[in-house]
Amino acid sequence: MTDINAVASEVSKLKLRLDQAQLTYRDASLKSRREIVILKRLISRLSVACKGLDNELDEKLCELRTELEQQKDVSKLIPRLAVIERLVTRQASFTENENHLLEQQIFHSGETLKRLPGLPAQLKRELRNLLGQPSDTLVQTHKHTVRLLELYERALKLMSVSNNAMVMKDALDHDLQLQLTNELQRLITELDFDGDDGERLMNIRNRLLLGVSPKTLIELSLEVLRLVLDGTHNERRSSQHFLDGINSDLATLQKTTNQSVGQSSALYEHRNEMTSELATLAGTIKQGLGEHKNLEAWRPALTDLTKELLVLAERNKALEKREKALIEQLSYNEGKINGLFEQTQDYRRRLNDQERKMFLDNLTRVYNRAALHERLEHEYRRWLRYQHPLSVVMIDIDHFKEVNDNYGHLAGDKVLKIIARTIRQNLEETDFIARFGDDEFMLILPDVSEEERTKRLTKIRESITQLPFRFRDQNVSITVSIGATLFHGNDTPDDILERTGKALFSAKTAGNNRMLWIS
Ligand SMILES: Nc1nc2c(ncn2[C@@H]2O[C@H](COP(=O)(O)OP(=O)(O)OP(=O)(O)O)[C@@H](O)[C@H]2O)c(=O)[nH]1
Repeated sequence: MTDINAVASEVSKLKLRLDQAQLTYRDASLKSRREIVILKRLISRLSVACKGLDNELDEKLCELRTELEQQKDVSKLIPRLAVIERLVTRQASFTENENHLLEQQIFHSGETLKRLPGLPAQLKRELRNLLGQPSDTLVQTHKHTVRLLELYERALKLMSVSNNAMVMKDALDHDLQLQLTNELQRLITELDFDGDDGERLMNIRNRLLLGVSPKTLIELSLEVLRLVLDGTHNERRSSQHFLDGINSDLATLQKTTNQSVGQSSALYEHRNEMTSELATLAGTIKQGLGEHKNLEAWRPALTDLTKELLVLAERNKALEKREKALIEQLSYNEGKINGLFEQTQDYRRRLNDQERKMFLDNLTRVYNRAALHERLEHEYRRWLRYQHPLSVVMIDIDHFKEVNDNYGHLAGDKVLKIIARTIRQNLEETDFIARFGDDEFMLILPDVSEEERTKRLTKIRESITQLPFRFRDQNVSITVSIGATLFHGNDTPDDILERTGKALFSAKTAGNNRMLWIS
C-alpha cells in the first residue's frame, strides 16, 4: 500500500512536473513562434530596404524568407543568417564609401557650376548655401544631389536661352550687315560724281562688293556720307556762285538800263527842242523870203539865221553822237541779256541732266528703281483709264553671286551691263526697263498681247543664254529666270510687285532658266 501510495505520490509528482514541463514547453514554443514572426518581419523589412543594392544579398534574403516559412527550428537557419549578416556588413561599408564619393562629387560639381560665367547672383547664392550645408547622412546627401541637379537645370536653361538669343542676334546682325552693304553699294551706283570723288566712290563700292567687316562697313558709310556732303556743299557753292554772277550782272544791267532810259528821255527832249527851233528858223526864213524883195538887204539877218542853223547842225551832230553811244550801250545790254539767258539755259540743261541721271542706274545705264516706281504709277493710272493689257516682268540672273565669287566683281559688273543691254535690245520703244536691285531687272510692257509678250520674253531669255561670256579663259554661260504678271481686277502697283516677285521665286525654285507667269 505504502508502495502504491508512494508510487501514486511519485506519479502525482511526476504528473505535476509533467504539467509544469508542458507549461514551460508551451511557453517556450509560444516564445519561439513569436520570435519567428518577429524574425520574419525583420527579414522582410530588410529585404525591402536592401532590394536592388546587391543581387547576392537579395537572393540570400529571398531564400531565408522561404526557409522561415517552412522551418520550425530557427537554429538551423543560423548559418544563413551569418551569411546575410556578412553581406549586409559588406553592403554598409560599400554604401558608406559611395556616399563619401558622392559628397565629393557634389562639392566638385558645385564648385564648377559656381565658376560658370554669367550665372545670376540668386543662383550663385543658393549654390553657396547648398555647398555650405553638412551632409552626414545618406538622406541629406541625396537631398543635396537633387538640389544641385535643380540648380544645374536652371543654369542650363538660362544658358540655352541666352545662347539662342545670341545665335539669333548674330544671325540678325549678319543679315542686317549684308542688307546694309548691298544697299550702300546700290546707292553708290546712283551717285553721279566725277573726278577724284567719283573714283573714291567706285573704290568703296568695289570693296563693298567683296564683302567687308562691320567696322569697315561703318567707316565706308561715313566716307560715303562725307563725300555726299562735300558734293552737296560743292554743288551749293557752285549754284551760289552762279546766282551771285547772275545777280551782279543783272544789277549792272539795271544800272546801265536806268542810265540809258534817262539819257534816252534827255535826248528825246533835246531832239524836240531842236525840232521846234528848226521849225521856228524855217518859219522865220519863209517869212523873210516873203517879206524881203531885196535879198541883199536881208543878207545880214539871213547870215545870222544861217549861223543859227549851223549851231543847230552842230548840236544835232552832238545829239547823234550821244544817240549812237546810247544805241551802243543798248546793244551791249542786249548782248549781256542774251549772255545771261544762255547761262541760265545752260544751268537748266545741267539740272535736267542731273535729274535724268537721278533716274538712271549708273552701271547699266538703264532706269533705276526710283524711275521704275514713277513709271509704274504712271502706267497704272493709264491702265485704270484704258484697261489695255499691262504686263510687269522681273528678270533675275541665276547664280550671279558665283560670277562675282569665281571671276571677280568686275566680271559681275560686265555681266550686268551686257545683260541690261541685251534686254533693252529686245524691247520696243514703248517698253520700259529698270534695274530693280542687285541682279534684278524689271520690265513694264504696256499694251502687248499675250502671244507677243511670251515671244519677246522668250527671246530675251534665249538671247541671254547664248551670250558668249568669257572670263579667265573660260566660257561662261549665264541664264536668267523670269517672273511675270498682268494687272487685273483691283490690282495696285504694290500687288503687282508682290505677285511678280512670287512668280520669279517660283521660276527660281522650279530650277532657274525659265519663265513663269502668274495671272
Ligand atoms: N558685280 C556686282 N555685283 C553686285 C552688284 N550689286 C549686287 N551685287 C551682288 O549680287 C549678288 C546677288 O546675290 P543673290 O541675290 O544671292 O543672287 P544669286 O547668286 O543670283 O542667287 P539666285 O538669285 O538665288 O540665283 C550679291 O552677291 C551682291 O553682292 C553690282 O552692282 N555689281
